[in-house]
Amino acid sequence: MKIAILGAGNGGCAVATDLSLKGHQVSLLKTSNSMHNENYDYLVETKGLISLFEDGRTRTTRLYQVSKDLSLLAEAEVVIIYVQTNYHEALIQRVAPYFKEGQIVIINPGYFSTAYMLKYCDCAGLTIVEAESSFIDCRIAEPGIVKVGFRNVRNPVGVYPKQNLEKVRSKLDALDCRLVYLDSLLEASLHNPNMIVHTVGAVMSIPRIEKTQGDYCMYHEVFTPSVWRILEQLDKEKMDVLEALGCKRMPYVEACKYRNSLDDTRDGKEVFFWYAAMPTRAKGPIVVDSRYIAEDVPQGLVMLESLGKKLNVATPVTFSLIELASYALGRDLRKEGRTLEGLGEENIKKILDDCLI
Ligand SMILES: NC(=O)C1=CN([C@@H]2O[C@H](COP(=O)(O)OP(=O)(O)OC[C@H]3O[C@@H](n4cnc5c(N)ncnc54)[C@H](OP(=O)(O)O)[C@@H]3O)[C@@H](O)[C@H]2O)C=CC1
Ligand SMILES: CC(C)(CO)C(=O)C(=O)O
Repeated sequence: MKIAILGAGNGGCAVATDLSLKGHQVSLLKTSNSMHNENYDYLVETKGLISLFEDGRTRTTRLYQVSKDLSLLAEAEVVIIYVQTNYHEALIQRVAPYFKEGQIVIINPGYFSTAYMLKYCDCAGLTIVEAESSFIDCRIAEPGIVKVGFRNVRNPVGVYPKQNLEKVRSKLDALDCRLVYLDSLLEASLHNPNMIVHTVGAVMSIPRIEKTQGDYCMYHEVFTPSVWRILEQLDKEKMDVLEALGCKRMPYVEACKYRNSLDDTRDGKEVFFWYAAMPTRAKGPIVVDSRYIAEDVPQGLVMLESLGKKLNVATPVTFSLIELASYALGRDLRKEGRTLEGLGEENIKKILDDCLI
C-alpha cells in the first residue's frame, strides 16, 4: 500500500520503518526544521536507508521517498500524521489542499484533531482515524537507527465518520498495526495516556530533572504512593468528563493494560508498574520544557479543562497542574492550548453526533 507519513521524528521514523519492512511503499515527509535534522539529512543522503533496533536485533529497509515536499501526500492511500500535537493545527491547515478523496488519514496520537481536519479540509471523501497513542515507544538513537522501547499489543482507534469503518477496515488491517476499533472517537481522543502520566509525572519530577541534568527516568521513580494519588484524582476528572460526554468510565490503568497486555485478567496497576519498570525504557524527560509538559499540558489538560467548563464538570487537579506547569515554564500554557473555541464548537458537535450514532 502507498503510505505517506508526515513527521520525521521518533514515532514517524519508527512506524515508517516498520511499515516499509512489512512491504508497504512508504514516503516519509519532513514538515519542519525544528528537530531531528541530522537524521533527515542522513536519510536523504542514503536514499532512505533506515533500521529498527528491537529485541536485540536490527532490521534494515529502504523507504520509498524521503522529502520535504508535502504535496507528495496526495499520492498515498493512507496518510499518517505523526508530529507533536502542538503542531497539528498549523500542519493540517498547511496540507489541507493536498488531501484526496478516498484517503485514510491516521492521526497519531489524535487528541481530538479530527476537529482541525473538519475546520480546514474538505473531509467529505476522507476517513479520519484517531489513535490513543503512538503505536511504538521509540527514540531515534543515531541517524538512520530507531530504537524500539515497547510495541503496544493493541492500538485502540476511533474512526470518523463511523459509517466508513467497514469500507476502510481491510486497508487498515493490512497495515498490521494491531488496531482495535473503539465505539467512539472521543475515547481515543481522551485516553491519550500522556495526558495523565506525562503531566503528573513530569510536573512532580521538576526538581529531579533539573538536579540530575536530565540523567533521569521518570517512570522508574516518580510514581510513589502520594504522586499516584494525584494521578488517580486527575484520572477521575478525565472519567467525569468522559461520562458527561456519554462515554463509559475507564481508568487510566485499564486503558494502559488494554494497550500493553493481552492478559485481561491482570491487575491494571500491576501492568502499569511492569510497563513503567521496563529496562528498555528511554530516559526522560531530560529537560523541564520538553513535550512531557509543553505538549501534554496545553494539548491535553487545557482541552480537558475546557471540556469540563462546558459540561459543568469540576477539574481542580487539572487546573492546578496547568497553573504549576505554566509557572515552571514561565509562560501561560492556556494561551497555547487546545480549547473548544479553537477546535470549533460546530466541529465538535459533528464529531459528538457521529459518536452517538
Ligand atoms: N516517541 C514515543 O515513544 C511516543 C510518542 N508519543 C506521541 O507521539 C507523537 C510523536 O512523538 P515523537 O515522534 O517522539 O515526537 P518528536 O519529539 O520526535 O517530534 C515529532 C515531530 O514533531 C514535529 N515538531 C516538533 N517540534 C516542532 C516545532 N517546534 N515546530 C514544528 N514541528 C515540530 C517535527 O516534525 P518534522 O520531523 O516533520 O519536522 C518532529 O520531528 C507525540 O505526540 C508524542 O507525545 C506517544 C507515546 C510514545
Ligand atoms: C515512550 C513514552 C511512553 C515515555 O513516556 C512516551 O509516551 C513518549 O515518549 O511520549
